[in-house]
Amino acid sequence: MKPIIELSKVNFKYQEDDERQALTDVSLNVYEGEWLAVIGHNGSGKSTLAKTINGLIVPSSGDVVVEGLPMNEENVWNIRKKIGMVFQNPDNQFVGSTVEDDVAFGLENHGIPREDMLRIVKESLEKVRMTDFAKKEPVRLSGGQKQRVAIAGVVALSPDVIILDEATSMLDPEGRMEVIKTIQEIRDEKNITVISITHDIDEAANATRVLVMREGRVFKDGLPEEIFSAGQDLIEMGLDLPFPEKLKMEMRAQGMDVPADYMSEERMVEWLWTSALNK
Ligand SMILES: Nc1ncnc2c1ncn2[C@@H]1O[C@H](COP(=O)(O)OP(=O)(O)OP(=O)(O)O)[C@@H](O)[C@H]1O
Repeated sequence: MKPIIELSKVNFKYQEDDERQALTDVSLNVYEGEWLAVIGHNGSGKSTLAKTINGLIVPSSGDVVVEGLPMNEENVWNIRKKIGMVFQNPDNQFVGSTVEDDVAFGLENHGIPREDMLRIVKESLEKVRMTDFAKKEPVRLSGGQKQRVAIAGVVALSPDVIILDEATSMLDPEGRMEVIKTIQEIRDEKNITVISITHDIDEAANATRVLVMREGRVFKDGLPEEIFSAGQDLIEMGLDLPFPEKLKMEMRAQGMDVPADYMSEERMVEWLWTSALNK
């Protein structure tokens, strides 16, 4: 399979005299349709990685290739059209006075004819289930609804990759669920590649692949079950574990016999249920 994003030996420093590089020797291939969760401490380089992928920063050395296009001055605008970004603060992302104006904004900038624009806005709002809010002012929405509108604005431009830069971190659990479900549905329907920078470990546990960054380097890269079953490593790094793994540790500490292998929430429920029935 051909990667959609290829980073090889990327190095980056914000300022020449910075003691430490923000990224050191980062090599990474991201494949079409993947949901890559990027986790790691504050300052570990997650956002810098995202900015490298969409050409907002230029590495001091190393190569970035997106859909076969080397990142350079000539290709950067074409590459940005393929990548949609959703940021942390929902309130900083609105430009329109109504939800539909807001979703239309990017399309207007791309010079899309009005008739097509109206159709695309309608379809995009349907995808994030915000059709009923089309005429509302964005300020009147909940955090989760605002992020869904931001996602509609991105989806309207038909990106191949969506990068969520801590897009759920300012939301309550309900808003977080709404946004994750919306992204999941869009990814299933359109096979969009998702890169999600997150501090929410339970969200990362639902990804297809997890990248752990540490001090600007890729510290671990693997399936959620591989990353989180090495729980002690992450705890020593000061990172959290997904809820089922935390529960297992607690049960083990109380002397209970629990399976060693990684459990998703569904598997944990199934296991608890069958254990209870067998008592
Ligand atoms: N605009 C900037 N100017 C100078 N240094 C920066 C800038 N942005 C980030 N850095 C530094 O680069 C390093 C990586 O930061 P980055 O924001 O990529 O980390 P992060 O993992 O996304 O952190 P967080 O979880 O806090 O968002 C840190 O040492 C940070 O202090």
